[in-house]
Amino acid sequence: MAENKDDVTVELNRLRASIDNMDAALVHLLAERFKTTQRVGILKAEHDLPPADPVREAEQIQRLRSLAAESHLDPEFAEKFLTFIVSEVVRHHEAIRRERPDPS
Ligand SMILES: C=C(O[C@@H]1C=C(C(=O)O)C=C[C@H]1O)C(=O)O
Repeated sequence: MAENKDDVTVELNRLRASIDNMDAALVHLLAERFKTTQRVGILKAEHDLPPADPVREAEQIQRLRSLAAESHLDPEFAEKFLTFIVSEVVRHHEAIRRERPDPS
């Protein structure tokens, strides 16, 4: 535990450096996830599959809620976070579908 003002500053900077590393990891992970979901979007558009899959989404929510609880993370937060990401993915899939050439 930090004692004087200098110690507090050192400790704060150390903790913030760790937060910066984790934020960078999150951005890299999200970029990789979006690269993969873009490929899913192209595959779906090519085979006339719907952009969203509510059954798959419900399964993912259950899985992430339970992983969050095991990790002492608020399951509500985990669900909101996943729902936010998935809604962006579905938006991309709708755009891919709209922009692809008409097969007729
Ligand atoms: C990526 C997919 O498309 C959508 C996006 C999902 C996601 O980001 O995990 C899950 C289901 C779909 O609504 C998929 O069907 O797997």
